Amino acid sequence: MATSQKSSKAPEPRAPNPNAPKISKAFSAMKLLGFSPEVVKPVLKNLHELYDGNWELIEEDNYQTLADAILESFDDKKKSKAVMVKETHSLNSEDQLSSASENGNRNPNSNSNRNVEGSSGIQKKRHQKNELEEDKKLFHKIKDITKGTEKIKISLIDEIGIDLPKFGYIPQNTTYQDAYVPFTLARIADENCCIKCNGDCLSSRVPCACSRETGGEFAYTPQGLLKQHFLKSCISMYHEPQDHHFFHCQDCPLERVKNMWNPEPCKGHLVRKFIKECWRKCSCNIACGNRVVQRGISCKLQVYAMEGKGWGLRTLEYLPEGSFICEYAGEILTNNELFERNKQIRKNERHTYPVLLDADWGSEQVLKDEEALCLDATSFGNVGRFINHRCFDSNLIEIPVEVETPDHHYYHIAFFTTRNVEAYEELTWDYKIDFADEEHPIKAFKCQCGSSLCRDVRREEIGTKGREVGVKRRKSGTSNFTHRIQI
Ligand SMILES: C[S@@+](CC[C@H](N)C(=O)[O-])C[C@H]1O[C@@H](n2cnc3c(N)ncnc32)[C@H](O)[C@@H]1O
Repeated sequence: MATSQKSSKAPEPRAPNPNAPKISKAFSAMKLLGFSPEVVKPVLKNLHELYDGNWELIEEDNYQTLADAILESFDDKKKSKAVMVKETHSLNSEDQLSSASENGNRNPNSNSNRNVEGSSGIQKKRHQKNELEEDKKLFHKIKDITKGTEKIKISLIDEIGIDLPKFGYIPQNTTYQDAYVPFTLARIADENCCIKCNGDCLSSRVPCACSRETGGEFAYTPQGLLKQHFLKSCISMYHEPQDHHFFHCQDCPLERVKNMWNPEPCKGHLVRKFIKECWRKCSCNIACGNRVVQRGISCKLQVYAMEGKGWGLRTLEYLPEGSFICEYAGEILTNNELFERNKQIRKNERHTYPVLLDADWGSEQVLKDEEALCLDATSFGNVGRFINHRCFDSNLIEIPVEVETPDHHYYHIAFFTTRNVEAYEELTWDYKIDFADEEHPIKAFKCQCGSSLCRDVRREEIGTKGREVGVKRRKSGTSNFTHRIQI
């Protein structure tokens, strides 16, 4: 009776499996490799679960992951069989293993090939699995914050749970509106570039005109690092600014912005050492050793969430002293545009990103507004916007670099390592903040750089050494970041 009741009931119609086309495609791809659907099915099911239904990972590299997982399942079978063989002390284990692999229903033609590919594939698969498990511990992970705009990918990871940065990634500086940044070849005089060079300027017997800015000697080594003596002299300029020169503008754009009707005298702008790179009017090639910054980022970097400092930047590889890291890229603004922007900034805004391009401000009697420029990476910027501040002993230094324009109203800000840096070290830069400037309308952040030479003497807990150095802070000149500008 029960049987007849059961058979009379019409079976419930099954909802179509939305993954059916994907499953069928995976089966077809595996069939070509000689794997039967019976072998593929359990492995595919496992992978689907492991990857939380992410088909992209399964389909990646023309189903390489799936093929590797199938091979791995044979491997597991082999192992368990080998254990059995060992336990029963029977047969030669080699024979037993080869017969176990045959149970895999594999195409004999593809056998040897797949075995060779399989072991590296299995490792890749294991690595992917480990990565996936690691990823589950993260709050955020972005594979490439540059969205493919840089030569290499730059990942972002968050192990502590903070808000993701909101900005548009731009690999190069971009004019916002009024800034006058003419990239015209006509402005580059023939004698200021190398129209007769060929190949790599660094290998020519007599350094070409492009080395004039750095005293007739190129700033870079053939390995693409900054020469030690050039680097040391740049570091010394920042460490002992009182021993170096300051430009004092007659009509300081900064003071003008602070008080248009009654500007105060210029506080001074440090005279900086420039690097001049070969550019388009030069006849050397793009691989020329005097074209480091313009070739872009080449080291492995990662943005990561940090306690107390928001996001930070670290290197994933060892970097020798004098390595180029990245530029500080952002929107090119005039001083007035920056002033207008700053008026909009909410009082509790935590991170500010404008940097003055003031290296040339004292060289002319009156700099027009459209020539007094800064870079703002708040809304649009590159990875440089994530570099945190460290007082005095930071492992990066910013150096002005002339590429497209001979005048120094506009230039690039490039970061280089001040010493050898180990993999996974945070990359830091000294913003030259005067933490004691109580009158400043925008309060400086509470410095958490951790340096024994920290200048932020306002902190409650501070070592004696920090205090001693704190009093040595710079009295004149402007800092890198404009949140130290009184506006
Ligand atoms: C150029 S951004 C650096 C990236 C920033 N941490 C982020 O999350 O986007 C500068 C801001 O980072 C924070 N910061 C940088 N260095 C710091 C430090 N040593 N201590 C505390 N906060 C720091 C401050 O809020 C500062 O305004």
